Amino acid sequence: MAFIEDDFIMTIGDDDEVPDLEAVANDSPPLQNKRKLNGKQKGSKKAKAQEPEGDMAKGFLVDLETDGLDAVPQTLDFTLARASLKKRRNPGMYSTLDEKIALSRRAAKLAKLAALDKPDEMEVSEEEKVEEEDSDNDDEVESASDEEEDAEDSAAESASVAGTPALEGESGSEAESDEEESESEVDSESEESEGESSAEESEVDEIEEARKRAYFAAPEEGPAVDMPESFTTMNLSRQIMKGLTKLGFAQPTPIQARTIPLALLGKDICGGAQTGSGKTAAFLVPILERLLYRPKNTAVTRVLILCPTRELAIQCHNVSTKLAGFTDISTCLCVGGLSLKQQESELKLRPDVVIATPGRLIDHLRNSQSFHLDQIEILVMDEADRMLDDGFEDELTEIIKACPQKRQTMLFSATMTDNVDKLIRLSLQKPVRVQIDPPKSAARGLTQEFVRVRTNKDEDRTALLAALCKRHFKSKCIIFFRSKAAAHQMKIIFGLLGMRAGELHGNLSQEGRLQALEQFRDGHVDFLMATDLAARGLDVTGIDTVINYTMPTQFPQYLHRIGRTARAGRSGRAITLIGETDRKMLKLAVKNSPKDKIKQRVVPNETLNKYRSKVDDLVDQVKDIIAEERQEKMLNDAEMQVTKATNLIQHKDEIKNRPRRTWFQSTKDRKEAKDVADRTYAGKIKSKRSYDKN
Ligand SMILES: Nc1ncnc2c1ncn2[C@@H]1O[C@H](COP(=O)(O)OP(=O)(O)OP(=O)(O)O)[C@@H](O)[C@H]1O
Repeated sequence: MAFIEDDFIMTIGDDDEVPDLEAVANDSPPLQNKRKLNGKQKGSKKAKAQEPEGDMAKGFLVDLETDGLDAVPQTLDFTLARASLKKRRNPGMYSTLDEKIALSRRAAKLAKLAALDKPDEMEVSEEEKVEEEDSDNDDEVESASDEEEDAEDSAAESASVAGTPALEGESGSEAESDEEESESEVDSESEESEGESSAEESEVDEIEEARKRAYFAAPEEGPAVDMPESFTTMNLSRQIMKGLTKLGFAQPTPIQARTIPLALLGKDICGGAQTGSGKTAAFLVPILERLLYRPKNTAVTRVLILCPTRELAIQCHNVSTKLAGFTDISTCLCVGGLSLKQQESELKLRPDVVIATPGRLIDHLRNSQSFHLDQIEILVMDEADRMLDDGFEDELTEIIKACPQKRQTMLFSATMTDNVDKLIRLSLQKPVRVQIDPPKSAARGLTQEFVRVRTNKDEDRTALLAALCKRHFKSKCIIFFRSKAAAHQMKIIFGLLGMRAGELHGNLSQEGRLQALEQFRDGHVDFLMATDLAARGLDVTGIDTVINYTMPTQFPQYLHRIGRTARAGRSGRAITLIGETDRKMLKLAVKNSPKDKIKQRVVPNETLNKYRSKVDDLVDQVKDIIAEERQEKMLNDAEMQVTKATNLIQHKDEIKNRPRRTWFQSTKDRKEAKDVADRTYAGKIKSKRSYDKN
């Protein structure tokens, strides 16, 4: 196990079994030898489905020839996770939210017709009424908005800006010029204070830079590895090459080209590259390659991959399973919301790789007999900066304590921190810094638009959002909210407006969360109302638009959210409703993006007024639906208590004899940690924690 010090390490745990690299290379299938598409494949649906959407940037070539293998699979595939979902209680006992919304729409329509005294129309069948209403709505929107749309589009186009978008909306009003004045005031104030402290700051910066130079491997100290242009020159074995082909990866992306050779050498790595640039395979490929040569006489868990959310861990598990599809490497997924028992029995078999969220992993460490991390040789943290946030210190310390000191550690994020104090916690060994794109930059294919919300007009956000989504961004659109309640409420509003929306946040059951993502992925809903639970890492193919209902308070969080579109070299659009208090964030966005990628979008007043009144009309319906849900929840909770009490009585002896599960944090500790995490992640604004404890 002395591989970390060795100069060239292809194996895990057994230096004697280093393969003959040349032989392995020669054994690789001739992937670049592309056959021509035959007539049947040409123009076929399947071949089309494999074509990259939008503009594909260099570094993202998908191999259309899959060498007789299946079509390129979705990375967001929950088939395996679904198999270990916990059983739902009382399924179908109450109406679903969508049913409630449909019922409410129908009742509102009937009430309208009754008020107009049109009894004939009231006899139209239920379905016809809903359809009729939908098409009425569409006509209304389309016909009324043609002119406005033109105006709005040209406003958006003409507003490509060369600095911070002025965000003054329709020009000329008094109010506008007042705001302009206050804007310049804020700027000059901050410049003044910047001037005063700049000398001190540069001193601090220098000290910090010196610490970084001492901590990270200097570029010239790092191993001299070429940046291979293809996977075939990386000396990967045939099985891994087949896995890559199965995923449709023909050429490495820059982060993969830079990282894979370093990781194969056993180096510790801090990797940063823009969202959607292929970081997952950048760590999975070298891990799997090295595991191929592990000693096989005893089963040992050698690799631990930590992800901040359940969905991300499931996604990573999926990619890993597909990449390892032609190997004998076993992987276990350990996340909350899925069956604890199933995970326990899988862990007993000592899978080669464990992919986990920290909370559930600690639960297993404490309570699953014989599970330990004593033989971990590689530790990976995906979205590492998130997991190094202050609030998660205790969890991380517990996990790091359980891993051997001598191991390879790899950290990845689109907003990777180089804060030495944070990294020291992980006891890295002279990590190599791999930063592919300028830090804090958004994906190249992304256009960022900003829509101004006037001072003291926060209530206009819903109308603005509805107008944008009804008229322009009609599908494959993810919308981010600061709270679960806001996301839920907007799902109801969209439903009542006749738009197909799903929701994704921590108030849903795990089944509900997976279902929401699947429905969105498969186009059964056009909009996904999400909290920051979905901000990081999720890879849903073909998201065209990300909308921020409110601007996040931290810039990295903004970058992760908008990074759900324009992935893998494609193009996409992010739209942010921006208020007065968001100016700092707006400036950062402008500063870190090419000028032609920043635009201002103006929603005309007339349109805004129309949607404002539509939304206002829905207030009572929304309230009624939420009240009904609350009532059902109370009934459900009461029933659960009864079942629990009955179980306690019926199975008293068995329950008493079970070993007690232990928790590493008390409820109070958890709450404190959560509060710290909230403050670091969401700035001053109190938001709910998007990180899964389990
Ligand atoms: N070599 C490659 N060739 C073609 N497509 C690739 C390649 N590597 C990754 N991809 C695809 O690019 C997309 C983004 O990859 P991935 O999810 O790993 O990005 P990421 O950098 O981890 O993003 P984030 O920072 O948002 O987590 C995925 O759909 C993946 O299948």
